[in-house]
Amino acid sequence: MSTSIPLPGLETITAAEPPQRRGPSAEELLAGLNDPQRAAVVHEGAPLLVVAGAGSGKTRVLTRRIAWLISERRAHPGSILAITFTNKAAAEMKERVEDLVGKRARIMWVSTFHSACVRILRKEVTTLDFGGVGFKSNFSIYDAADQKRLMTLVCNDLDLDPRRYQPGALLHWVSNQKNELRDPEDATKDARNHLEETYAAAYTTYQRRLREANALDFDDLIMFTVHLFQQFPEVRETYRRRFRHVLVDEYQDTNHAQYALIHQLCADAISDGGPMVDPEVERVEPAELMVVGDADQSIYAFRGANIRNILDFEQDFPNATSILLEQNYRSTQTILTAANSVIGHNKGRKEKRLWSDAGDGDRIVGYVADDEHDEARFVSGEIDKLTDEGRFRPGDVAVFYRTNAQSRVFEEVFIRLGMPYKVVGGVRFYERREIRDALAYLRLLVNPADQVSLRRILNTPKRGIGDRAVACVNALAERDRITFWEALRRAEDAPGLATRSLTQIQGFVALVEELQSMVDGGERPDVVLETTLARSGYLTALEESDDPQDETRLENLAELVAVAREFADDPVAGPSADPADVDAGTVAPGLGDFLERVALVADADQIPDDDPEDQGVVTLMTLHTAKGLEFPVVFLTGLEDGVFPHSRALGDQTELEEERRLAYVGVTRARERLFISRAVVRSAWGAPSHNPGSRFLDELPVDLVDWRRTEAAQTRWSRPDLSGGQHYGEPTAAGRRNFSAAAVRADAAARSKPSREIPSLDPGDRVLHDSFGLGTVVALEGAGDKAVASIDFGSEGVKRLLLRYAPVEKL
Ligand SMILES: Nc1ncnc2c1ncn2[C@@H]1O[C@H](COP(=O)(O)OP(=O)(O)OP(=O)(O)O)[C@@H](O)[C@H]1O
Ligand SMILES: [Mg+2]
Repeated sequence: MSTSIPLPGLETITAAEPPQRRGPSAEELLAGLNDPQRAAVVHEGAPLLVVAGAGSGKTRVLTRRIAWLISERRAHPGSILAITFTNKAAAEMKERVEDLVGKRARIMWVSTFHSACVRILRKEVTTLDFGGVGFKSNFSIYDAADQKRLMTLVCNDLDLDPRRYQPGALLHWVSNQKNELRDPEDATKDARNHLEETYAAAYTTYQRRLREANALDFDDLIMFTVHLFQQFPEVRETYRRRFRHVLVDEYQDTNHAQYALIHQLCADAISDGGPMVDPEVERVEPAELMVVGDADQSIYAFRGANIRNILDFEQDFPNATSILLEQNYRSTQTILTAANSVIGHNKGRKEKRLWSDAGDGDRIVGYVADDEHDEARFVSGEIDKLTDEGRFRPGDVAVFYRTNAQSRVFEEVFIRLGMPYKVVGGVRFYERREIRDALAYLRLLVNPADQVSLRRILNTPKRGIGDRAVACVNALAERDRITFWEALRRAEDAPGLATRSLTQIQGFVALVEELQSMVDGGERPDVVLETTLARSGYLTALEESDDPQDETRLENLAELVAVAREFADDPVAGPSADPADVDAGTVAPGLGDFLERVALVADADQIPDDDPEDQGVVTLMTLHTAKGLEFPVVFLTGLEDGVFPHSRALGDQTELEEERRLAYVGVTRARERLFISRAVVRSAWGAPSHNPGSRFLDELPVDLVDWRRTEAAQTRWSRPDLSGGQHYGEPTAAGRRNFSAAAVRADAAARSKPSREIPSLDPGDRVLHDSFGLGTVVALEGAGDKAVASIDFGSEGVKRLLLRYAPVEKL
C-alpha cells in the first residue's frame, strides 16, 4: 500500500520502468547526488559509515546504493539485507528500489531488525534447544500485554510480594538483560544481592514459561538470533554466505543485541563466538556493510539504544571507511541554524557543520497560547492561511507533540473546522475503546433504549452477565415486545435465567437507575461521568489490570472528564463550541447537551483520509514517530518545561539531552516553514497547570523567531529574550476561562454546587439578564437547585433558564 506520508530520501529518479526496459544507467543512478553521496553509493569493500546531520541524504544514499549494487555491481537481490527502523520505512524503501531496478528487487530483504529475525527464526529456531525444550517454528510472538500477563503468573509462581515486585518493572529489567544478550544463567550468576537474585529468578521462570508456551517476546527475537549464530557457526555461515550486503539506516538507535547481530554477519573476525566456534566450519568473507546514522538523532535510549554503536564504529570495524555528509537538502538555513543551535547545548558531541543552500527562507513563527485550545486554534488558523494562499496543501503539514494524549485538542479543533487530518501511530481520541465505553454509559443514562450502548457496557467491566444471560433477557424482550432495557428491569421473568445472573443483572439495573436519577436531577456531566466510572467498577478494573495499556486508558478517561468539566464550566468556550450555538445562561448544559457536542466531534468517520482533489491531510504525530520523515510545514507544539522536555527528564542531565535530541529531530523535519508554540496553561489530566516555557525555546537564536502571542499571555508572562514579539489576536474566551477556572477548581464537590444565590421568582416578575436584557417570567418548574424559569425576553424570545446558573436579577 502506498502511503501519503513522505518518507524522504526515497524519491524516484525515474518513472516506473516498463517491463522490458533495461535497468537504469550508472549516470541515472548517481543523478542528483553530491560527491560524498556518490562516493558512498559506489563504495566497495571495507565497512562504510555514513554519519551526517538530519536531512543530508543518508536515507537517499542508502536507497540508491541498493539500486546500484543490483544494477551496476550485479549483486543478486537475494543477497541484500537492508534494515530500517519501521515497517513503513521498509515498504517505502523497497518500493523505491523496485521503481529503480525493477521487480527482481523484490526478493531482497528490506525490513526491521525484528522482522528479519522472525524470518530467520521461523526457519532455524528448531535448532535451538535451550534446556532440552525446543521451540517449534510456529512460535507465537508476545506483545507487551501478553508479556505483562505472563510476568504476573511468574510473580504468583514465585510468591513475590506484588508491592515490591511489579510485573512492569521486572519486564523492564528483563528487557535490559536481553538487549545486553544476557540469558537467565548470566543474570543468576552475576546477581549481587537479594533483589537481583529475585529479578534473575523471575527472568528464569519467565523464560521457562515462554518456552512452555512456544512463545518469544520482542527482545527474544534479536537475542535468540544472535545466540543461534554464536552457538551454531554453520547456521551463521549460511547467512553470511547469503547476505553479501548489509545496510542499516538509523544506526544510532541500535541496541547492543542488534549491534551484535550485525557484527555476526559482517565482522571480519568474530571475537564473541565463544568456545563453540567450530574451526572446521569454512569461514566466509564478511559481507559489505554500510550503516548510516546521526548520533544527534538517537532518541530510543529508553529501549536500550546505544549511541556508542555509532561513535565506536571505527573501533568495532577497524578497517572502516567514514563518509561525512555536510550539505542539508531538506531545510532552509533558518531552520537549520535553529536546529544546530538547540543541539549545540548537548555536551560531548561531535560538532557538525551542516549547511543548506536553500536560502534563509521564512523566519520561524512562535506563539504563546493562553491554553491548549488556543494553541490548537492558532495551529489550525495558520494552516488555513497557508493553504488559502495556495502555497501549501494540508498534506504538506505536520503537527508534532511530545505525548499521544496531546492529540485530542488538535483533533477536536480540526474536526470542528472541517480540517482533514490523520493521527499517525495512535488511535483517534474518540475512537479509543475506553472513551467509547464511557460514552456508551452516558448515552444509556440519557437514552435507555440505546441498545448498542447498553449491550456494549452490560458486561464491561466484567460483571458476570454472559452471553447466555443476554440470550435469556433477549427472549423475554421478544416475547413481551419490550425494549432490552425493560427486559433487564424485569429479568426475574426471563425464562431460564440462572439465579446468579439475575442477581448480577439486578445490581446493574440498580446502578443505572441510580445514575439516571443524577442525570434527571440536572447534575453536571463531569460529575455524572466521574461517578459512573467509579460506581460501575470501570476505573477499578483498569487500575487493577496488568495490561500496561490500561494506564494510558486511565489517562484518557481523565482527559474525557476534563472535557466534560470544561463543557460544564463554560459551554460557550471550549474547542468545539461555536458561541452562536449556545445561549449563555440558558438551561445549564446537561448530559444530553454534552453528548450531542461530543457526537459532533466524535463523528470522525466523516473525515476522508485523503481528499478527492489530492490535497492530502494534516498529519498529527508524536516526535518519536516523526523520525526519518519530512514535511514542508511543521508545527512543534507544547514547548513547555514538564511537557517537552518531559517532566521525567527535568532533573536528569542524560534524559534532558535525549529530549534535546528529540527537539532536534522535530525541528529538522521541516523543509520550509516551522512554527513553535507553547501554552501558558495546560489542562493535563483535568487539572490546569502553569508550565514555564520549554528551556529549548531559550536555546533558539532570538533573531530567527517571530514571536506572536496573545495580549493575555503577554501581561501574565514575560521572557526577557522574546520582547520584540508581534501581537497576535485577541485574548480568547478559553484563556480567560481557564484562568478563572484555575482559581475556583478547588474540589469536585464545590464544582457541583451552585456558586450564587438562586433568585426566588414568581410568574409575572420582571428580571434583568446579563445577555438578554429585560424579561418577564412566564412559568416556573422545579425548585431549589433545579428551578427552571421560562422568561420572555421580547425580541430575544422565550428562554428556559436554570436559575442556579442563569445570570438573572429580579427587578
Ligand atoms: N544531492 C541531493 N540533491 C537534492 N536533494 C537531495 C540530495 N540528497 C538528499 N536530498 C533530499 O533531501 C531530503 C533529505 O534526505 P534524506 O531523508 O535522505 O536525509 P537523511 O539524512 O536520511 O535525513 P534524516 O537524518 O532526517 O533521516 C530528501 O528530500 C532528499 O530527497
Ligand atoms: Mg533518513
